[in-house]
Amino acid sequence: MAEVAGGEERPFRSGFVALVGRPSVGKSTLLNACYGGKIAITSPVAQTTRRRMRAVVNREGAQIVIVDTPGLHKPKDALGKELNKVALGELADVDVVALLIDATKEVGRGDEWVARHVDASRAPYKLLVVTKADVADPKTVSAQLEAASRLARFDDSLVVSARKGFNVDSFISLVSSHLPEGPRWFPDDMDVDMTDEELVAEFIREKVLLNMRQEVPHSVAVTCDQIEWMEDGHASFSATILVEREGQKAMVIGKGGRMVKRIGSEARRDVEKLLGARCYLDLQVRVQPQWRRDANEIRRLGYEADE
Ligand SMILES: Nc1nc2c(ncn2[C@@H]2O[C@H](COP(=O)(O)OP(=O)(O)OP(=O)(O)O)[C@@H](O)[C@H]2O)c(=O)[nH]1
Repeated sequence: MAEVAGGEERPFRSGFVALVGRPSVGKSTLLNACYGGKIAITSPVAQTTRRRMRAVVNREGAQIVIVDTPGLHKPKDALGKELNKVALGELADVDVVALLIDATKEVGRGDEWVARHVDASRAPYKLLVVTKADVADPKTVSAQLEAASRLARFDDSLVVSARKGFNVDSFISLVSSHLPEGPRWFPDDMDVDMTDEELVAEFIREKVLLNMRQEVPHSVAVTCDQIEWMEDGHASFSATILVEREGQKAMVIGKGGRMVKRIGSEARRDVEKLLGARCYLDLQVRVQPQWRRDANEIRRLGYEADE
């Protein structure tokens, strides 16, 4: 497999790169920065990512499939256990594992635990990535780099700021140069392995996370039941926000329906950008007690690991 680049024949490289780390270290933000647009949802709430997402980044001479995973953490319920399973499952079969460590948080037991899994992975190339360099002073960043590099046997390390775009291209070049020679696994027009319905549901959940406080974010799940394309080019979709208690339902709806309206209009703006069309959004809020403890419900919502 070869492509001619700059008059020189070079092997085409392709493969899978898993982003792993504790919750909130910036995995989804780095995925979006590599992808060059918003595809994965991000928020300061731990465990924002609940599904594995693969995004395809095409570069001259390489196709890099970047895999975003849920943050690895000490699980408190069936959902937490399943999220860890999703993330750890990705370590088994990728070409590159990138362990992300937050520059602003001291390296701790949680990072050590994640690093042990990275060390045990058979991935041929392991990269340490210290994130959020824009909000840590250089001294802290280098201390962090030193502390984190002792956690596992890494082949390389890199400091990035996905928010500022610092070293994002270097990240892409570094990982693509360590991918095996191989074909394009995905057609050029495929950029993400989620359906529009799944992406819409995630965008709505992001707005709930960004607008709600206290215990609500962890209790929220969103399903997008269908997207209907109208003759005038509008997309019309209906979605359900699930919560675990009546009190949470009241908070999500808000006084006079103001909160759910805000969530809907913020989500609609992102969805319109994603689909490139104007949208109608019908949002319902429903109570499903203790869904996070119910394996069947977790499966129905699509948050389970592949068997
Ligand atoms: N200042 C700064 N903030 C960042 C950067 N990268 C991520 N963040 C912020 O950190 C928070 C967590 O980012 P995410 O990308 O959602 O983190 P994650 O690792 O995917 O989190 P989980 O889905 O919970 O595992 C968000 O508020 C981001 O805006 C960065 O480079 N600089």
